[in-house]
Amino acid sequence: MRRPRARLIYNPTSGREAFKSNLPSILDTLERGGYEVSTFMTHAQNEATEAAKQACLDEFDYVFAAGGDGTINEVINGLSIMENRPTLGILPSGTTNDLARALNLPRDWKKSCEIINQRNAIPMDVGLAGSGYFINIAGCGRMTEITYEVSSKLKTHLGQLAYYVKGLEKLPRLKPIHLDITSPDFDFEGKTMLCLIANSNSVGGFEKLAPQASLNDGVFDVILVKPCTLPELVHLATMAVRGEHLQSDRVIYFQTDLLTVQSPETVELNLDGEYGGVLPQSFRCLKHHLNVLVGR
Ligand SMILES: Nc1ncnc2c1ncn2[C@@H]1O[C@H](COP(=O)(O)OP(=O)(O)OP(=O)(O)O)[C@@H](O)[C@H]1O
Repeated sequence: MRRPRARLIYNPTSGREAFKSNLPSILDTLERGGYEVSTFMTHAQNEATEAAKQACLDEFDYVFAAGGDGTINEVINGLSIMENRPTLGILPSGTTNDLARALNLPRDWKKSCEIINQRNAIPMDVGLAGSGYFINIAGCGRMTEITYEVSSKLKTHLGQLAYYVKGLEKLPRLKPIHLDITSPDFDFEGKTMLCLIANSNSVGGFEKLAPQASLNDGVFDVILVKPCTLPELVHLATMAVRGEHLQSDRVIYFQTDLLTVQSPETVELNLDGEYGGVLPQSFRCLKHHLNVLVGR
């Protein structure tokens, strides 16, 4: 029987640990798991997207993405745009690893390889914002700008803490923005501190930010935070840690598979932690668009 062909796309600069030093052992483990594996090392931004597209054209059965959220998002973008999509396996080696957290994937490479070797794939929803794909979350509002303002250097040194440091620094300067949101299920017009369009429940280190979100239910969980004072915002953040923030009168929550978000202001978008253009933008949830290997 033919062994499944897998393309491992990895970012050698992701995260704190040098992924490269474990590469021979990773390849050996995956080969022992029955895969025929070849590798592609990224040298710059967007190379992982192109490598994933090429893997689709080359009819690989699997693509394994090794890196942080940025690299994994690039691979998802490369796969999602293609007709023939290999199954995705993930080897998290970044700093925040929101997606890995949302999928309950371990950071340890041996455990990640074990999951990949089990070959347990589930169909997952993928969000489409204009021409950009995301699997975890899309966000806009001044608060989301924090994620891409955190420099790689700061992340390497402080890890998860880097986001909180940056968040605290920015908090006093946060201003609400005017948003106009239309969807078949709910419309909204008004000022918001934050707009999150979530596919998973784990975002920016908050593991229960969208407590009801599921990666394969075919809908987004939309969370809007109404204008609030700094103490109210801090209180909301502590509620969010416990997954209780949806009960707050400062929060609007609804589910939909389609929405358009506009603003009279210049508002930047964030897709899976990366810069994703500016508003206006339409968002569509593509149900079961990508098969992803997860633990049993
Ligand atoms: N060889 C390379 N040198 C420098 N940057 C690279 C290289 N290959 C890819 N990149 C870019 O590095 C960026 C960050 O990578 P990635 O997100 O994987 O790691 P991270 O920032 O450590 O983790 P996380 O996003 O989970 O915090 C990505 O945008 C990617 O395009």
